[in-house]
Amino acid sequence: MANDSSSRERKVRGKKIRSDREAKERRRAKKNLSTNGQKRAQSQNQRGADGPLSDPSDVVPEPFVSTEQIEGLQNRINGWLDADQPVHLIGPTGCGKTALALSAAAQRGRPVVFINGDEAVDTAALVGQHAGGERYKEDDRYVSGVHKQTEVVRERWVDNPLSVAAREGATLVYNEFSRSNPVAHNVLLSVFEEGVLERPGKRGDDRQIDVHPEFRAILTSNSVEYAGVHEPQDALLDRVVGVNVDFYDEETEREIVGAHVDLSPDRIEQIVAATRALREQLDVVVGTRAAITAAKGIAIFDGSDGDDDIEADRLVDVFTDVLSPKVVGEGDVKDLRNDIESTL
Ligand SMILES: Nc1ncnc2c1ncn2[C@@H]1O[C@H](COP(=O)(O)OP(=O)(O)OP(=O)(O)O)[C@@H](O)[C@H]1O
Repeated sequence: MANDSSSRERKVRGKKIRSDREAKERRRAKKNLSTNGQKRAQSQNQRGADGPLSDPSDVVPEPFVSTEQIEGLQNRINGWLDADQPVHLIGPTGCGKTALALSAAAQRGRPVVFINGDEAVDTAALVGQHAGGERYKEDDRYVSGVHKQTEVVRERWVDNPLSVAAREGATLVYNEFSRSNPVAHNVLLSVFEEGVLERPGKRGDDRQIDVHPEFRAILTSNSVEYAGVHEPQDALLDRVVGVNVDFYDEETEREIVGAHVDLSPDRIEQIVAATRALREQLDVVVGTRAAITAAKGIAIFDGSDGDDDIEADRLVDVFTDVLSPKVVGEGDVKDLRNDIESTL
């Protein structure tokens, strides 16, 4: 298929972001050592110094491909963040929102806090809560012969990711935020508008946190409504700007698949072409993730060193397995397979 593959060497660009794998491993090993130290501290009921904060250089997904199209999106995101506007990345499943959000957050160079949206995420999970009390006894022997002992219980407050991000001026990446119950997001309204974070449940004069001037937020959500997703409240959507992320262009998808799976450029091209054809034809969403998974399957079932065309039957088998979890019953899988066969 297509041009001479030997002349085209595969490149994973993004030198601005991609850091040397060994250096990253060394840094990660060092961080793990310190994180393990923090874990030990946390297990002794002390908070580690940086808790949910990540070093920006550690959050970029590995591998990360950066093409002109991706850089354009990163510039848009960081432009709005520089304008002190929270950004909402909206796009179909598996199109690359999370990777893009993390790479943009890393470019800012500020610590990063990552949260996954979930039905169980409530205000306390975002902001913090009292984590039990610390009991200690006070001895009082001021009067000779009289020994008075008082037991004191001091409530211990633990800040959760949003409070840590607001206080430390981190870039918050809140992935699939619409999976959380919208009520939990009421605290975001004053964070985005007045620059103040209320910590409901926290007593005392430090109930409110003044949000650090470098705090920023990137929210991501899927454009396709499906079970387990809440309609975000308009008041929140009114405080963010939307950057719509659709599937990348063909060249970018090829580079992304090639960065994840060791296959000949011709086979990558064939798999990406098949993915994009199925995306046009099928009712289910066929994302970049599906193309990567299919390529991983081909590398196993067909071996990764051949560069002859992949047999059509093989493509049908692999894409049927990759996409069948998105359809419900046995009969649907047969229909799916027929649709894939007629498309490829
Ligand atoms: N620029 C990139 N470089 C390398 N891999 C990428 C890039 N963008 C996306 N990917 C890969 O594509 C797949 C889908 O990306 P990602 O998880 O970011 O999509 P998503 O839109 O957030 O998906 P979901 O809607 O399921 O959350 C992942 O395997 C990811 O590693």
